Amino acid sequence: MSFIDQLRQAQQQNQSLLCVGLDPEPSRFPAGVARNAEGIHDFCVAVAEATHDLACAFKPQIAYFAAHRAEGQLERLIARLRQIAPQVPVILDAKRGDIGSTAEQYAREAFERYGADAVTLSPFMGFDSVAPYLKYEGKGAFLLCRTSNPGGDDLQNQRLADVPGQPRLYEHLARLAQGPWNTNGQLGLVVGATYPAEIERVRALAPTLPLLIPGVGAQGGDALATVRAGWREAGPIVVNSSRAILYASGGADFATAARAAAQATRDQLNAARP
Ligand SMILES: O=C(O)c1cc(=O)[nH]c(=O)n1[C@@H]1O[C@H](COP(=O)(O)O)[C@@H](O)[C@H]1O
Repeated sequence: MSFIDQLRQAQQQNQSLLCVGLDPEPSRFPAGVARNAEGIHDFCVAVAEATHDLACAFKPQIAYFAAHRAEGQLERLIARLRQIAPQVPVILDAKRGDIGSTAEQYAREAFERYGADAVTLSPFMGFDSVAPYLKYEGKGAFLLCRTSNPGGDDLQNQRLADVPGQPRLYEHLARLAQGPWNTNGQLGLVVGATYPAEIERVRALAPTLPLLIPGVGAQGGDALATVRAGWREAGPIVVNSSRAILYASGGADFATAARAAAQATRDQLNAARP
């Protein structure tokens, strides 16, 4: 099954556009959860168990694991997610980008070692840095397009003088991803919830691509404006929230609080659908 079909199925099953981001930060764990690699695993499992029927995807951010020597725990976590929520795809947030031969190793890491269903990529080294991921049939690749951070303006919002129409870099990228780069229908784009006008522009240029949209919750993005700008019948959106769910409570009730926060966000996103 293609990644986009898997995503649609999970969205249908759980009636959800919400991606639960797994960004485990040991210093924020409640008392009773070990502040080490095993605690990282256990914390994420508890959150996943509490939210599995509310999410259309899980997105572990690899740095939060690697920084604490918890790559083995990330492997085990993803295997465990398959048991907890077999229909819910896993997007490995790795933001990789490198020359082809190195990208082959990163692709192997994401899809063979971790068994992710999709990965986030930085496309700024060009198509040959993306192509190795597309050899994995059925897997998805989300290219950073208009990111949620203010510094995204520094490059992504600049105009390309040599391209007809002088599009902004993110607009040019959206066109490439919808068109010539999307050789097997595996590409999606990352657009920040903090910039709804740009989401709308990306959606106009890439009408059928899945959009991964982080930035609601801790970064203050507007859920209603996000869904209105990005959601189309032909083009799914996956709206990520990490910290607002993971740390909804700093106490022993963190999993229950995570569920309540996920439910509220899911309902808000659904209410905004036309
Ligand atoms: O690729 C991403 O997921 C991503 C892209 C982007 O433009 N902005 C962004 O915040 N992210 C990631 O999305 C998550 C957002 O986390 P919260 O702000 O806690 O919801 C983090 O894991 C970020 O690394």
